[in-house]
Amino acid sequence: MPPASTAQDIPQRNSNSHADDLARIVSSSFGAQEAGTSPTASFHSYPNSYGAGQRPSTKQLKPFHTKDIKVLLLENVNLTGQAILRDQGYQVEALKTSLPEDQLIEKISDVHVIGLRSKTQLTASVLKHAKNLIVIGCFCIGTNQVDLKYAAENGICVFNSPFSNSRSVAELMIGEIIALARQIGDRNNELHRGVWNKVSNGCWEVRGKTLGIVGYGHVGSQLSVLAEAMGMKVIYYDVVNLMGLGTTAQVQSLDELLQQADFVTLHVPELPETMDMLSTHQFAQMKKGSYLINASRGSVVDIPALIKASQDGILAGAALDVYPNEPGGNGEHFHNDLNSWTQELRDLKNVILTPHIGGSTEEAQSAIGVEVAHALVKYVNLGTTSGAVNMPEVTLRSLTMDEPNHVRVIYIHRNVPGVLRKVNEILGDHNVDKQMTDSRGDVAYLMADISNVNTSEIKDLYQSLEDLGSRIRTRVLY
Ligand SMILES: NC(=O)C1=CN([C@@H]2O[C@H](COP(=O)(O)OP(=O)(O)OC[C@H]3O[C@@H](n4cnc5c(N)ncnc54)[C@H](O)[C@@H]3O)[C@@H](O)[C@H]2O)C=CC1
Ligand SMILES: O=C(O)CCC(=O)C(=O)O
Repeated sequence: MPPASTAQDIPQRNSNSHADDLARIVSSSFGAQEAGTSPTASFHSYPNSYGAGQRPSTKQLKPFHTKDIKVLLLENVNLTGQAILRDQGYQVEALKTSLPEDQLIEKISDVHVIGLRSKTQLTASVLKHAKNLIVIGCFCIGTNQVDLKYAAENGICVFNSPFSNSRSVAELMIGEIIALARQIGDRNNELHRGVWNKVSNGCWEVRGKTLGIVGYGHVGSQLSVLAEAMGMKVIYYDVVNLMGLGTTAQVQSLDELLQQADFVTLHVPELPETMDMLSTHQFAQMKKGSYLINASRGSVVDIPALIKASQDGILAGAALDVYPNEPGGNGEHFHNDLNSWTQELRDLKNVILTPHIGGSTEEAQSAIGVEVAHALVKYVNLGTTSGAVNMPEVTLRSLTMDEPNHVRVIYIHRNVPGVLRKVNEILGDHNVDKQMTDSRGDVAYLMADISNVNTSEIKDLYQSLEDLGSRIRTRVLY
């Protein structure tokens, strides 16, 4: 069911408002910074074709009073992102941890925007309580924690940061490859306990060893460049045929990779196909004395099978950054209540356990904060979906102050025949200056800038679109 329309969807201004009411009094001129269609484009580039010195100032579109927009940020979203949202005048509540489901449901019920990282689970049963929610920002790469389909079908757009932390993950992998090869974790723990244990047995250089990368995307390909620079031979396995960087080579199957690699690293998304991708059969394919690193998602490795492979000497070491169940925040314990095998894992030799810190660097978090917050502001203020992970990508050139009686109509609808005709019958009473529509699966997104609209007509326009059977969500920005 689409969410019921909310007061916030409807223009809040009195239909008899004076022209003054249309003045764009917002706390910062985000509209003037609107970028082009690329999610990575600079926000300082000017999007239209006017020459320097001839630019009419960009019109600041508003869905309603910006200060009414409520934003909930969870999991310690970086201050860079918080500042961008606060500068818009939005009401921002930022928490350091994720929330248990009951508290999340309570909090999410009245917010328009939610920001989270990898921990918070936005399932359909949580999202159905989010009556005002228009957009979700994942301040990370992974989006498996959000029910993307449910969100799209209910008019909630989802953004992430597709590569701002890739380098940080790749660098951690390099550190872990060397740390495992030299048993640094165990030596460090021993000396912290006062035990001097100088050994070379089972310790290796990485030069000349084979690294097998599973998932050759942003992280995997960055890692391959760094690993080759250390003299490693790099092979990779991916479901897509990809050109390898440097002298890396793609292999045709996971088994082939496992049989050749001294070090195996996993960089695939969480998908039904990647669930327990490394289990008993796969560990049996690995070279005796090889190493496994998982910084993708906890569901990708069958941990009891890993424990067995380690106890049987197949694995000489492992490094894990992600787990099927992770604590909700710092200071919480990592023990058997979370995952029944936790103690056995903690007892293994040469196993490095880190608390999901692959992307946790100052550089990555600050870049992610900026990127995702900008995407959220552009969506809230302008309706732009460039970079969205669950909606078609739609954008239009900014309106300018030379176009005072324009409104921007956004109509998210079910992708069924005949909708455009009905929408254009409604918009046709005005002059449709520009329009773009695109679909992704069952959901379509239409954006149109129409002129000669009196303020008093906005509510009727909104209501006519809302009354169409195909409607998922209507927004009118003016
Ligand atoms: N530990 C951490 O803090 C972090 C973890 N991650 C995790 O790492 C994952 C990978 O990140 P990126 O490299 O940025 O993603 P990406 O989307 O750029 O690359 C993933 C690659 O995996 C491949 N792939 C998908 N299914 C596969 C399968 N069944 N077998 C083999 N290859 C398959 C894809 O074709 C793609 O090339 C993310 O989805 C996220 O879950 C990402 C960043 C930080
Ligand atoms: O830093 C985080 O909280 C999550 C990192 C991660 O796993 C991702 O970006 O997908």
